[in-house]
Amino acid sequence: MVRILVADAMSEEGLAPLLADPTIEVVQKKVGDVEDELDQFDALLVRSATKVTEQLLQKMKNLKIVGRAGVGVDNIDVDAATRYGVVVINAPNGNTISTAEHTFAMMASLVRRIPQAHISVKSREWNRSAFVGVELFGKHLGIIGFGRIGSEVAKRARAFGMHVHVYDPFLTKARAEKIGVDVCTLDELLAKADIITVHTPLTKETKGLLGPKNLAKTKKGVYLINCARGGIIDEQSLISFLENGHVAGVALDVFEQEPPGDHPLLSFDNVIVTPHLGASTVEAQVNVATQVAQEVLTFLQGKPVTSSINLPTLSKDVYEKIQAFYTLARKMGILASQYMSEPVQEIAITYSGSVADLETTFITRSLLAGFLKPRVASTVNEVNAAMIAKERGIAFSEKFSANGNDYNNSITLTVYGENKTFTMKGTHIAHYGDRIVHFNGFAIDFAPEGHLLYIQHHDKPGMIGKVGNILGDHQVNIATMQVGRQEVGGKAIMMLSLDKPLDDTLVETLEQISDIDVVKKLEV
Ligand SMILES: NC(=O)C1=CN([C@@H]2O[C@H](COP(=O)(O)OP(=O)(O)OC[C@H]3O[C@@H](n4cnc5c(N)ncnc54)[C@H](O)[C@@H]3O)[C@@H](O)[C@H]2O)C=CC1
Ligand SMILES: O=C(O)CCC(=O)C(=O)O
Repeated sequence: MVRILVADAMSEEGLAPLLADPTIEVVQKKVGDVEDELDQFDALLVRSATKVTEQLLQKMKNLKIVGRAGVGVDNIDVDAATRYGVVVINAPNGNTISTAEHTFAMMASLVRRIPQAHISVKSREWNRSAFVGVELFGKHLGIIGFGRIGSEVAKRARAFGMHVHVYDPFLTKARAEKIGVDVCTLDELLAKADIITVHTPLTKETKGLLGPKNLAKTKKGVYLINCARGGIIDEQSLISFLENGHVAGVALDVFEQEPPGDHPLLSFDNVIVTPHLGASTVEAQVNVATQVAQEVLTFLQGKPVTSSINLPTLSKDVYEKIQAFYTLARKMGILASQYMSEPVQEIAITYSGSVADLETTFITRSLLAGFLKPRVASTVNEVNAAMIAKERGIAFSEKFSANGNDYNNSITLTVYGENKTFTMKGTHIAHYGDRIVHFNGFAIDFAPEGHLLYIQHHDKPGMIGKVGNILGDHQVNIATMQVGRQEVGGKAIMMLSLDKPLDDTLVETLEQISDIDVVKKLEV
């Protein structure tokens, strides 16, 4: 008998296929109530309340799959699950509409002060003049993050007669045009919007995205909404901008710490809040429970799942053969994604020499996963990378060549953006490591590791010295430096490996040097 623990409240209708299966026992209890039996469950289904920590995974010795009825997997230690060989799946689109509608409900409530008016009338007051709002019609809505939820919010905003401006560095023009929105830079959005709503994942790049610097660029009287993840709008900065009257009102469904406890933001009359209710509708809960229940059933029947967000077990044999290229490809994907920080349409990969004879599917997926990681909300890995690339309109192809072109093996990557193309070639040298031997049209030779700094400049005497002096003056130690040029006196590049990450201000300083065209921080 297969045993499934459903640890958080989940729709019975969604769970029906599992409940109806006579070979499955479904136990609907909290983890704390089945401590003695934890090692007897094959599957664990959760929403966001249960924290699937490494300790819990250690106790659930028989566990094979964790199903998250929702999008974000912040409550699951996916790395630990992968290490323990536990497949993690989620339900990426079952709650999209609910969250978009909740965002809209928050927007309307915010500008019409409905929660405040509701409390006032319930307190037996009748103070109509205290609750004069503003219309949504004709207002400029800024949407940061234009994925599943962001695009549904846009459709609703247009129906309300709003002007919609979108910032998403990974959005292709074709997709934006299909929905009919104004695609702009973050600065343009901040300057134009009367109301800003965020719909990105919480990542290194989006944490504090609306912090002191960017909030200062918004219109005085702006309204802000966060129904994505706490921390995308920095809570401390929000307090300052509410106190000085710059921000007219805020709607929050999510917090940096949940529950937020006695948070100072809760004392502002113009801050309205809900307890992470974006996905809390009957329909969304049926959708997400149905999706994970079906997937768990498929998995338990030994068939491949489609919404897995961590690694399947590779056979040891195949893994040993591809491991080195799998790591090189991941690093190349990460580098290319950072270099091409713009929408891309196609990724072409050519395997040459000995690597061309291997099982390259996983190598390609590893490269795609590295490329997509900074761009998507849910965890992306070899299992779901191809599906996500397709979903985002990024085509990818593989070519093979027996000739290694001066190398025993090489992987050549070409990324096609809307306005530019980027190429890179990497090789793995046994007992030596990974090397990038071609970067953006320049022959070069560097290890794709650590804190890298790419500088494209004119080949003139003194350039290396100028860069070295600035870094030295700021106590940034250069570990290695590789240079390359197309012709004497022509375009040239430096790739520096630094002992610590570079501040953005230093990047700006380097950009000011005459004869330097491009400065990019790259982190692997
Ligand atoms: N409040 C709630 O109950 C719920 C919250 N969520 C949260 O909503 C968020 C969005 O979810 P989905 O739309 O399903 O995800 P998605 O992956 O479809 O969309 C995220 C979008 O953000 C964009 N993005 C990534 N980094 C960015 C950056 N630095 N700047 C601007 N855009 C960036 C991506 O290109 C992508 O288009 C997630 O954080 C998710 O966890 C999702 C469901 C329910
Ligand atoms: O399960 C829930 O209610 C939270 C949903 C959510 O935040 C998500 O799906 O990312």
